Amino acid sequence: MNAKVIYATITGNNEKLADLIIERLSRNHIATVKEEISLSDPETLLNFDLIILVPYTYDLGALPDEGLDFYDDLATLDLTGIKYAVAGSGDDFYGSDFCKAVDIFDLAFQATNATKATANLKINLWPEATDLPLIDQFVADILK
Ligand SMILES: Cc1cc2nc3c(=O)[nH]c(=O)nc-3n(C[C@H](O)[C@H](O)[C@H](O)COP(=O)(O)O)c2cc1C
Repeated sequence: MNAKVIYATITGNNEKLADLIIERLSRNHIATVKEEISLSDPETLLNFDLIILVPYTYDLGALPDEGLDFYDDLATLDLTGIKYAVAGSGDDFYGSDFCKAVDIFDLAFQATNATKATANLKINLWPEATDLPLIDQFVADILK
């Protein structure tokens, strides 16, 4: 199995979350490519068995600006047979908009016919030690 982990970050929280996920994939001997979203060509997703997206949320539930092209291109793809999962760090101060980009990307992947590997994971701000069991579980569920 090979995997691609795509992240969007401004202040580093989502890149840290992506790194923690990649660390756990590596422990399970999954060869993983890490890519920043604005540098990621969705066409290349077809070469992977598993895609994990890790976006931040901005401006009351908005997608990262630098991820808008990726989001639009996703709508043109058929990812049948490919597994995906979405995780993200947001700020729970934003209430119902907490990590909204995670849910929006989840719906975009569902529309590609990719297979959802596990429930969306939402982390508040910097991933703390108390978040690690959730991240462990997220990756374990994906690899089941
Ligand atoms: C102007 C602004 C708007 C934000 N809007 C949201 C939001 O709607 N929902 C949310 O969950 N977090 C929101 N956040 C918080 C960021 O998503 C959060 O700090 C996140 O951890 C940043 O990730 P990063 O360090 O990878 O850039 C906002 C932050 C700023 C500065």
